[in-house]
Amino acid sequence: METKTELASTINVSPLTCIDLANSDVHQSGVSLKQACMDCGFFYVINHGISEELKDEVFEQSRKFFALPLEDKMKVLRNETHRGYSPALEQNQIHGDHNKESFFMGTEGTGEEPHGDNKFYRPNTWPDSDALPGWRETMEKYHQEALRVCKAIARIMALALDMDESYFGTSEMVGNPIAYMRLLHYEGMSDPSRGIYGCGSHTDHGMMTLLATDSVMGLQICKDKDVKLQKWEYVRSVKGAYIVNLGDVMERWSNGLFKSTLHRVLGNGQDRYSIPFFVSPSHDCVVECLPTCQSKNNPSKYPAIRCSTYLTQRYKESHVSLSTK
Ligand SMILES: O=C(O)CCC(=O)C(=O)O
Ligand SMILES: [Fe+2]
Repeated sequence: METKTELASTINVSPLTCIDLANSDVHQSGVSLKQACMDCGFFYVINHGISEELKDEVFEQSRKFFALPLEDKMKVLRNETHRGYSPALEQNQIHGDHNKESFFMGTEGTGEEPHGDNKFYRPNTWPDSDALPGWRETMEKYHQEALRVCKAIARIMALALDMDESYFGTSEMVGNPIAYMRLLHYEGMSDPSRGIYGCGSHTDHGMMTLLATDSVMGLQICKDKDVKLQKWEYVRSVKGAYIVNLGDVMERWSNGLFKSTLHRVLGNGQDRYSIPFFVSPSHDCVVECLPTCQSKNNPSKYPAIRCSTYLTQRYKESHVSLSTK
C-alpha cells in the first residue's frame, strides 16, 4: 500500500500527442506527428487495427511463458543472435536492469531474400508447443500485425519529414525490415539511488518502437537528457492505444530534429508485463541524413552508416557477452 501512496504523491505524467491512423487527412497527421517527434519522440497511436483480442492473447501467452518453472524457460535460453529467453539479472546489467526477464524473437528469413543468411534474420527459438499450445502462432500473428502498424506509421513519418509518403516503404527500408519483438516481465522494486531498475535509462537503437504495456505504471521518459538534474515523467498506458517512440536511427536520419528520447522503467513491487516491437530498416540500408533535414547552415551531424553495422555496435554496448550456445 505504501508503495502506491508514494508513487501517487510523486507522480508526474507526460501528456502525449495521439495520432489517429484512420484519419484520412494524412497531411494533418504528418503535421501533428512532426511536432510530437520534435518535442519528445513519444506519442500514442489509435485506430491501428490490432484487435484487443489479439493483444490480450499475446499478453496471456506471455504471462503463461514467464509462469513456467525456470528450468523450462532455461531450455530456450537466448542464443548468439539474442533470440530466446533472458533470465532476470543476466541481461544488460550495465544499464542497471535487475528486475526483468524477457523473451526475444525476430523476423525469420526464408533464405530466399537478398539478405540470405544474415544474422538479423536467423530462425527463432520457441518454447515447447505441448507446454504452451498455440504460443508460436500467436506471437507470429502479433509480429505480423505490429509490423503492419509500423509501416503505416512510417508513411506518416515520411510526410512529417517532408519526404514522399512512400519513402520508408522500399525494400531497403521497412519493406525488408529488421523487426524484433520482446516479451518483458518485471517484478520487484526499483531503487534508483542504488542503480536498481526494471529497465535502466536508455534510448532505443532502431527506427521506431511500438510498445504495448499492461496498466501497471512504470515507464518514464526524460525529455531533456542534457540537463544536470534530469526530470522523469511517467507515460500512462491508454486502453486501445499503443505507445510509439523513436529510436536512434530516426534521430540520425532527421539530423537530430526528431528525438530518440531517454526512457526507463521503474518497478513498484507489482508484476508488470510489456511488449516492445522494435523496427529498423533492412540490414544493408545506409542510414544517412535525409535531404530535407540538412542545409548549408545545418550540415549533417552524423556520418552515414550501414544499418547492420550500427545495430551491431549498439547491441554490443548494451548487452553482456554471451557465453552459452
Ligand atoms: O517496458 C516498457 O515499458 C519499456 C521497455 C523498453 O523501453 C525497451 O525494452 O526498450
Ligand atoms: Fe526502450
